[in-house]
Amino acid sequence: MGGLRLSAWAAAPSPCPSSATARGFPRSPSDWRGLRGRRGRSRCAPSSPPSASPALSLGAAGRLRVGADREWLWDCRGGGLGGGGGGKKDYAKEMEAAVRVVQVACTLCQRVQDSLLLADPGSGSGGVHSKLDRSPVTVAEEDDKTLSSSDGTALLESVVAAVNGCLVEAPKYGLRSPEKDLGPHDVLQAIRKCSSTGGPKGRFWVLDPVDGTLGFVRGDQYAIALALIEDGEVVLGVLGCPNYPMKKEWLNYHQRYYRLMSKVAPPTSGSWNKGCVMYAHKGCGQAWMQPLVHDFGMLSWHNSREVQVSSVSDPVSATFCEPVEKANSSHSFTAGLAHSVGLRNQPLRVYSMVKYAAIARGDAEIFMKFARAGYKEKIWDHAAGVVIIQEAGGVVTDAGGCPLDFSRGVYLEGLDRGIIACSGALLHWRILQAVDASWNSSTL
Ligand SMILES: Nc1ncnc2c1ncn2[C@@H]1O[C@H](COP(=O)(O)O)[C@@H](OP(=O)(O)O)[C@H]1O
Ligand SMILES: [Mg+2]
Repeated sequence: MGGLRLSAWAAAPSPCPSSATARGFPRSPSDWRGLRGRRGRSRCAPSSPPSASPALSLGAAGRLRVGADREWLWDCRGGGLGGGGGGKKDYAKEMEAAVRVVQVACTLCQRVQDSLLLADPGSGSGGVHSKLDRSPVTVAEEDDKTLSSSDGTALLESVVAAVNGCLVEAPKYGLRSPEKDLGPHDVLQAIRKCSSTGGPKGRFWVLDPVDGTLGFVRGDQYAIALALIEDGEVVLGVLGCPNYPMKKEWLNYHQRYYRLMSKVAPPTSGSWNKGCVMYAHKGCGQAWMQPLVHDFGMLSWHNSREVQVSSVSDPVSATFCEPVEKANSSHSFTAGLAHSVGLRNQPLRVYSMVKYAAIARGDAEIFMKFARAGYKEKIWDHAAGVVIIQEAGGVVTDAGGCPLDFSRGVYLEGLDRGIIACSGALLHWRILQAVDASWNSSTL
């Protein structure tokens, strides 16, 4: 589930070349047009394979900058949207705020998830409701219509209590707590401000408060995804992944431990390092990750470390991720693609945009999503993940090789068949070729 938040001020012109350009990818969708694909589609991908080296490293490398009086995220000098020289905007302030609020949101969601897991799953209690499309929606992502209805009073109370419970701890995230608790009216007002419908002009935040709602209610992976869009371009993205540990090796251990412990004792949110927050801004050529702030901790930028995509370009050693739910992406089509490209590893099926996080930090090499015909992908399900993968050195396009278009409202309009994210250009090219070769005989 997602939403849009329109910020208060108008757009500044986007000054920098896209990170894709800097890595030898097309400057804009129009640079690639003219190449015709099968079935008369406009194709963006080149017809010959790119070199085997992964699409890593920009000249515009940022670096961590930590001041004595105040900690900063980084300084993206020397290129891109660059701060420092040229009087260009560097988005450090926006990024700092975005990471802090995503950290708060992660804490809130962890608490709600813990309470869901404690509730009897068969009883329908614990705050799980049903969206019209029959997917679950939880107290962590209620909309204002539901909350302001007469039936929604109890729900609103629990939302307000959850929000205040987190805001009181705002200082540990480097934020100010409100002087007094928010009331139901304040919370509804805040939710109602999320009314943007996106588009090609202006500046707005895109938020998916709980991406992968099914994973969330099942005690599995989910993400909190926040991105800033300016004049149709994603300029920064933050992905909170409360159940995705800093190290891949901790993942299985964590899941087993968590499931076991939640049966015998109430879970203690954040009592150990089980999640991470990733962030990047366009043109910086770097993406970062920091651990979730746990119960007795404080947010510190010293805990951030840079992440990069995998350098694996041989399909034999590569792993692809896809949605857990067959209804969201055709597993049989991706299995066919995997076979024809020579991928041998089992797919990594993960809920939510955690898949983007996995690619960005090198835990897997490929993400593919092929939704059923007629399904329209929403910008909040991809914006944050796309910029993070790109800045970590990867490539994200539709199945025709064109960049995803965030400028046309709440949907990724014009998307060609599916979404392909890869750690490097060669794997990406191979997948695109395989899609072309098998699309006409597929049932999609
Ligand atoms: N029929 C469908 N086909 C493709 N995607 C769908 C879908 N129904 C829902 N989704 C999207 O897939 C997201 C979950 O991704 P994944 O399947 O990778 O876990 C959902 O996000 P929400 O859970 O935020 O609603 C929703 O936006
Ligand atoms: Mg979503």
